[in-house]
Amino acid sequence: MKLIILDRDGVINQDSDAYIKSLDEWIPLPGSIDAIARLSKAGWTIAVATNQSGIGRGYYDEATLQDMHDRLLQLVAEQGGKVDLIRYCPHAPDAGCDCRKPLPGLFRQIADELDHSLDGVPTVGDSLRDLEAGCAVGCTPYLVRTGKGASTEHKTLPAGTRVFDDLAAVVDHLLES
Ligand SMILES: O=P(O)(O)OC[C@@H](O)[C@H]1O[C@@H](OP(=O)(O)O)[C@@H](O)[C@@H](O)[C@@H]1O
Ligand SMILES: [Mg+2]
Ligand SMILES: [Zn+2]
Repeated sequence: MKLIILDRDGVINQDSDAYIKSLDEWIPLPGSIDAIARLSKAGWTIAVATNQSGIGRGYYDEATLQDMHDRLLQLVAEQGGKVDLIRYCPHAPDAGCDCRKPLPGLFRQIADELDHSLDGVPTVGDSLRDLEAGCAVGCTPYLVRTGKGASTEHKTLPAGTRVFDDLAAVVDHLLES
């Protein structure tokens, strides 16, 4: 199984320091839906691992989050692809959970659900914590310059991190190799 684990905000859709609090605020980044569909149609399994502390902070509820994810699934399906699994951390930072990135809990949930090792599985993020979470369980890190990625790029990144302009460029790379 070819598996990829994607961060959501800043990789698939626009991010905001004010959180993505409604379906109207959930706006796909240019080329991201097509990129996911291309990878899916090439036989890849698509998983998403996303922190959604806005729920724990009371900014929006799980039904609203589900509306965003239903929209993501619909848009990818319209391009002939499929998002196979979305796992999110709804907790506020002080909740002490094991699933808020940079902890790898979401990645472990995905590995367990798919019964698949994460060794060398590409993970794509815009924040350092996305990459750290994936690297903690053997993923290969890819940073994109969208969302918070342009500033993340100047931080000390996990060894071996590959940097691309956006998700479409990562997918181009994965499909040509
Ligand atoms: O990038 P992913 O993991 O898909 O989602 C990130 C969001 O949950 C939000 O995460 C928040 O971080 P805190 O949770 O407040 O530390 C902030 O960075 C927001 O700008 C951002 O929209
Ligand atoms: Mg992000
Ligand atoms: Zn959590």
